[in-house]
Amino acid sequence: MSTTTPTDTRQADAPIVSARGLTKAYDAGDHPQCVLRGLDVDIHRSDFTVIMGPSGSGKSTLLHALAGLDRPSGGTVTFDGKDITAMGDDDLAVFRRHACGFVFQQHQLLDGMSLMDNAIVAGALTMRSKRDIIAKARTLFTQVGLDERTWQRAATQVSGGEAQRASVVRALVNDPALVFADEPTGALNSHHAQAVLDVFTRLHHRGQGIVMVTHDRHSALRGSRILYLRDGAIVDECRPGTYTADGGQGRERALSDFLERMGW
Ligand SMILES: Nc1ncnc2c1ncn2[C@@H]1O[C@H](COP(=O)(O)OP(=O)(O)OP(=O)(O)O)[C@@H](O)[C@H]1O
Repeated sequence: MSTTTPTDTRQADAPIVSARGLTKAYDAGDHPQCVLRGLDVDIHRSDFTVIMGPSGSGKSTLLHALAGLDRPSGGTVTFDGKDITAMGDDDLAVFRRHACGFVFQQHQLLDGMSLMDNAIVAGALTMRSKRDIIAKARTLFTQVGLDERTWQRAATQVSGGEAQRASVVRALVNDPALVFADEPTGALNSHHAQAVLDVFTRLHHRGQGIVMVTHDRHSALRGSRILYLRDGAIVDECRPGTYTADGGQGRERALSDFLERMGW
């Protein structure tokens, strides 16, 4: 049984996202606060990329820039061959709907609607037929372990873990190239966090590209590539190999050694 085989996917596929010379400065009174400092990074669809680093190091800012949720102050982000930093707001919004799925710390489902209707609303943004969206959503709900009785309930009538799994369905309903997740288990107890992480692992094993920001090393352990950010720059990375549920002590050691080196 191999649990530690390093799976180096760097050459296996062209990057889906490339950022070059990325800078972000926020206005902070007299002098701007520089949060990203000329950062370069390539993201591959075959990876479950994890972004770690101290609080305030710029993880969410980087995630938002890569996904076109926020505009950098300088540099470029090329996503699927398109320079999204040069797009106007309307084009960028349309591009994002098709290319990106989002999972945030809070599920951000519309409370008054059923979980299924939340998925339908997201699917409708890309102008697909309602029939196709429902068929796709039913498959996804089943894949994340939610049955029909649950997906007919409102977000206020399900557990935090069920709501977060529904938000993963919403993120996936338009077949995005990448799912971006910002602390997706941050608001969950450990049991529900585990269920959501298992969904991410299964998605990655099926070929879904994922980029996730986390503070939590158990969550980070699911990644195939861990980037470490400090003061707005990627200072190093670690490739512990593909996650397997049956052990993985070698991966844990690789991640621990890496984080220790980073001073975590
Ligand atoms: N909209 C904003 N306006 C001004 N400053 C901001 C804004 N968003 C983030 N910042 C600042 O930029 C820095 C980086 O923020 P960011 O949220 O990217 O860090 P992070 O590494 O994700 O932090 P955490 O782990 O605490 O969530 C922080 O100092 C933060 O206060």
